[in-house]
Amino acid sequence: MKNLIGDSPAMRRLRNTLPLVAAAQVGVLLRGEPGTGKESLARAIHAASAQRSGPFVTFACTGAPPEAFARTLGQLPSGPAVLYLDEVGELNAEEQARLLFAIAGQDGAVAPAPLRIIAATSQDLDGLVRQGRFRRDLDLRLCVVPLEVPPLRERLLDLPALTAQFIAQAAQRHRLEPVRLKPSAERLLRRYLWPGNLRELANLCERLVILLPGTEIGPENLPSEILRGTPPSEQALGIALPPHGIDLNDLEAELIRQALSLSGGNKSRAARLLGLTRDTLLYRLQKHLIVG
Ligand SMILES: Nc1ncnc2c1ncn2[C@@H]1O[C@H](COP(=O)(O)OP(=O)(O)OP(=O)(O)O)[C@@H](O)[C@H]1O
Repeated sequence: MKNLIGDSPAMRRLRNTLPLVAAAQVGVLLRGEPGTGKESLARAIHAASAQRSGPFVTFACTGAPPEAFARTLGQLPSGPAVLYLDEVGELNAEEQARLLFAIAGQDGAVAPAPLRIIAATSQDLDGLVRQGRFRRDLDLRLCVVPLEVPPLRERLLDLPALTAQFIAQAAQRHRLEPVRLKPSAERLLRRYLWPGNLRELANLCERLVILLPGTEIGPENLPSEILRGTPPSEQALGIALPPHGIDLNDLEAELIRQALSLSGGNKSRAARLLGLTRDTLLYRLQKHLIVG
């Protein structure tokens, strides 16, 4: 698990759990927002599992063309392999039936079974089961061990190490001088909520290395959304509308994200912070496609 950076309590917990999960021949469901590192964790589980001598096959369930899933299942080797299903909640009824059949086909297999399935979702799979959009029997098979992959805003302790790694990787990949961050820039990165999680941070680091190699990065070099991302405690209550106006919809989504962050993801508490009922908050989370 050496490439899973992070010393935050959440990451330490995950790192401790991974070897146990990798050793057990059970379905693992990785739950977390997009870009939080679910696929990287799945690869780490593969590397420590009985299937490590076989391939790690990925399938993106979102918007896959018809028959693509059946083809992927049909092309899996008969020997050990891990099949990583990204956004598993997007599989349609036929694909779900095929997957269940593939899993059930292994039931009599000698341990360890050759095929291991690691599924990932940013959706509430239980909710999809309740709505009848995802089969309960499949959910039970996939999700013997659920692992929560925290959003970056809940593991800001890992930000310096992750930033250093992404800068070094980008510098090496593009054969350019790495950038350095001024403390004032580091402070802004810590105050930002990172809706795109690790992927957004990796992209920013790569962009800075490409555009400003060898430079000391200050606030003036950071994108406007990071400059704007001031913490709630520093926002005046009587905000004056700026002359160029605002996007009320974006502002609402932003405040909801901040309330969720402040409440550690607890929706009832987040609703109270916003003066809303929990139901109204749930409705607005859906409206803004926020995964709370
Ligand atoms: N613990 C980690 N340490 C360092 N880099 C990481 C770590 N986890 C993920 N990354 C990097 O962060 C980026 C996003 O990770 P990944 O693709 O695994 O996220 P994801 O949750 O699977 O995203 P999505 O759901 O959008 O597919 C990648 O560039 C990956 O290399």
